[in-house]
Amino acid sequence: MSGPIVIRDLYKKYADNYALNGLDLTIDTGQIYGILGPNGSGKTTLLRIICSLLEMTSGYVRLGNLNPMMDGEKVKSAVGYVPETPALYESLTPLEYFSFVCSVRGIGEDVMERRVRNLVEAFGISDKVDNFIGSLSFGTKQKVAIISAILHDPEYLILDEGMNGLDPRSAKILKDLLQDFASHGKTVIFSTHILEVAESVCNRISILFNGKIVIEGTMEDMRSEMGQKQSNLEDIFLKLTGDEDLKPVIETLKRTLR
Ligand SMILES: Nc1ncnc2c1ncn2[C@@H]1O[C@H](COP(=O)(O)OP(=O)(O)OP(=O)(O)O)[C@@H](O)[C@H]1O
Repeated sequence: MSGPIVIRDLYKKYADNYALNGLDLTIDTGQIYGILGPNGSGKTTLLRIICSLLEMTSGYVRLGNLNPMMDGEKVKSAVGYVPETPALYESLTPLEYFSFVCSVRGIGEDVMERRVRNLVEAFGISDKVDNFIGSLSFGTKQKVAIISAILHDPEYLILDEGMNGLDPRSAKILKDLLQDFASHGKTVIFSTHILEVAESVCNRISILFNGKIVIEGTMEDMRSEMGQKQSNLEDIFLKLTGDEDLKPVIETLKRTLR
């Protein structure tokens, strides 16, 4: 049912500004794929186009045989999306919100109860499910957003900065969940600024810069392409996104603050 995500020559223009500039990308099923890039490099724009939440200016995008421009409803059923800033109903409780999501998704009561129970226990929020969402901490709201994105058991899970606000235990649960998800032939894409997370969780990584991919592959591919056997993702990121000059500044700051 699912299939690879194939993107060719993708452009997105906002007013006079190209946020995506002829982007090519293939993400095979069963991958945990990391999208990295500095602020404003086009990560959210790319993810929203894949999810059929934003129209492209030109190009080719497919999720299996689904075209986000033509098959919006099917794409939305196949995808679970956690936006960078989830918009939740603050005056509902998480349980009421999960029930609302399940009714929109056509998920029956019994399946909903089982999935909700398992997920709230896994994320450690069983004691919060009857509180108003508006009263929850940032990290707990993030957990509610993640649970509501996976309740319908999507083929593709797309998280824009999905690790934001999660404590180490919840981040570990999410990493395990992503690995389990991918091991069942589903596909995970997530953008992050936390390079260690990308390095430890993702099978493959793309680094975006000015709306284009500047490097793509496994960590090993990237090291050999950069000709730097020992380098970590931070070194590669800084070199390719023009921020290498920051390194001496950071070192000076560290010495000053010591
Ligand atoms: N609705 C919009 N209208 C106009 N310009 C936009 C809009 N959304 C994004 N942009 C611009 O498109 C470019 C890419 O933005 P985008 O949010 O995709 O980047 P990003 O890599 O997700 O950034 P960040 O890491 O800060 O979240 C930026 O120059 C941004 O200002």
